[in-house]
Order: sequence, then C-alpha cells, then structure tokens
Amino acid sequence: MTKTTATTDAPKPVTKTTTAGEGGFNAKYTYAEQGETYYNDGRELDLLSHIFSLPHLHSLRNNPPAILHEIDLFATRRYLMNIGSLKGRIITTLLATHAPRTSIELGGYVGYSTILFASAVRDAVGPEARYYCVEANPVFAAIIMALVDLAGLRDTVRVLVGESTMWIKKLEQDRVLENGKVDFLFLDHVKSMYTRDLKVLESLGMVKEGAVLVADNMVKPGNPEYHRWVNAAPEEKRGMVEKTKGRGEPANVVDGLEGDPELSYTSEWVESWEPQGVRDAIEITRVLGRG
Ligand SMILES: C[S@@+](CC[C@H](N)C(=O)[O-])C[C@H]1O[C@@H](n2cnc3c(N)ncnc32)[C@H](O)[C@@H]1O
Repeated sequence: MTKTTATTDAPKPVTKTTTAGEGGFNAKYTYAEQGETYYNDGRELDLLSHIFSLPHLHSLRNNPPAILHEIDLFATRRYLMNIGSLKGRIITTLLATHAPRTSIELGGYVGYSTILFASAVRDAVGPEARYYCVEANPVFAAIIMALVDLAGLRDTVRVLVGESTMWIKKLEQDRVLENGKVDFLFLDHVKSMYTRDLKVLESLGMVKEGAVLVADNMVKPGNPEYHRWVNAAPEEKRGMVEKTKGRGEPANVVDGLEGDPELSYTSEWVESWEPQGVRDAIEITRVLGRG
C-alpha cells in the first residue's frame, strides 16, 4: 500500500493507487447486477422475511458470519448495496489491529457492514466497544436492529435512526462518546455528505488523534471533494476555508462548521471490488493530529 501524508510543510500530496485490486475479482459470492432500481423496492424487507423464515434460523443466532453468509446468498439473486466481502475483509483486517473503542458508521442500509465491523471491533476490544450506526431510512434501521439482535451484537451496536449530520451534533451535545471522540469512522452514506459530515466532526473536536477514517465508493461513483480534503495540507485547507468566507455558506458547510484545517491526515488508497464485480476503492485515512 502507498501512503500520502499531509503536513504543513509538505508539498501538495499525490495519492498513488495500490495494487490490491489487481488480483482480479475473486469473491466467494458474486452479487446480482445492480440494475436501475436497486434499493427501496421491498427487497430489504424480503431479505428480513427470508432470513427469519429459514429452517436453520436457530443456527444464525449469535452467529455473525452465518448471517452475513445468508445476506450474501440473497444478494446473489437480488442485488443489495452492501460493502461485500472483499472490501469488507480489508476493513476487518484493519479493525483487528486498530481496535477502536468508539466507532461511527454513516449509512447502515440492512446492516451488513454493521454486523461485519461491529463483530470485528467487539473481538478486538471486548464488551466495552461501542459501534454507532446511523441510518436515515427508518425501515432500513429497523431491519438493522432485527439483524443486529439476531447476531448477538445488541450490547455493542446502537442504531441511530435519522440523518447523519443531526446525529453527529446530537452525539456531541449529549456527550455520548467516550472522551467525546471517535476512533473509527466509516463513511458509506450520500457521497456528497462525506466531506460535510467530516467537517462537522472536525469542527466539534470529535476526531481523535490516531483515529482511522474509511470512505467507501471512492471509484464507484468517486468522491473527489472528500479525497481532496483528506489529502490537503493544513495550509491548503486554510486557503479553501478562507476562500469560502463572505460568500455565504457553501453546500459542504453546516452552521459555520467548516472543518479544522489544522488536522493532518495520512491516506491510503486501496483498490478493491464491489460485490457484483465492479472495480472500486476505499480510502483509509489516519489522523495524525493538529499542526
Ligand atoms: C450504500 S448504503 C450503506 C451500505 C452499508 N454500509 C453496508 O455496506 O452494508 C447507504 C445507506 O446510507 C443511508 N443514508 C443516506 N443518506 C444518509 C444520511 N444523511 N444519514 C444517514 N444515512 C443515510 C441510506 O438510506 C442507505 O441505507
């Protein structure tokens, strides 16, 4: 893997791609093609009914891998917008060593990544691990809760139903997080909101030094704005913030929460595959600290 580091003195960094995706698509399950209508057409509730009517349901209880297997199998017939096993494995490998005590996931859908990552975090940290999954769609959130309960992860996962920016601010106001900060952030909701929500977290002082941020779908469909923010040196970010001043609030800024340009990051771009066999990449960003 190659890395880029953004520090005050660094020239504008260039992120290089890794070769992680060059082995070809070799997932155990190939999801059905995405198609034009690919979510919120009843398939998510069909998944839930399917899982709870399986004759071997009892073997799924407290068994995250068995539940993920059933979700993957279902998605070979009807596409589901899950992270999938290949990108998922890169992230669980990271979680095993990073062992974050406090995690936030933005965009949970039917809970595939929630179950995969929360069980990895619980294995790495133990019962004190906390995994907050934010999901805007109340039906999807209810599905996540049912599957998280089946997986035996209810003590680790808290599903927050509603819009991400609102929840980030509420977590801060209600002093919910340990030390008020996040150790692991997984961004997988509306692509245009990655930068905006990261800036809110930065502005509220919720991004811990040493934390890891993982952004999905950096190729499909891509997110140049987010990539630029996490790879810019503080000086460049100061310039970006300065430029927007006096011009009204840009779309990626909430209530004047324009981010913390002094936070330095180092990023890895990791190529991989969507579970239906389409090329993608995740961006893994480590928080070096301020200044
Ligand atoms: C790609 S799916 C998430 C997939 C999931 N992380 C996985 O890999 O299993 C994106 C989800 O983000 C949710 N979402 C979109 N905008 C959101 C927002 N602003 N706040 C919270 N959730 C949001 C959508 O309802 C959808 O369920």
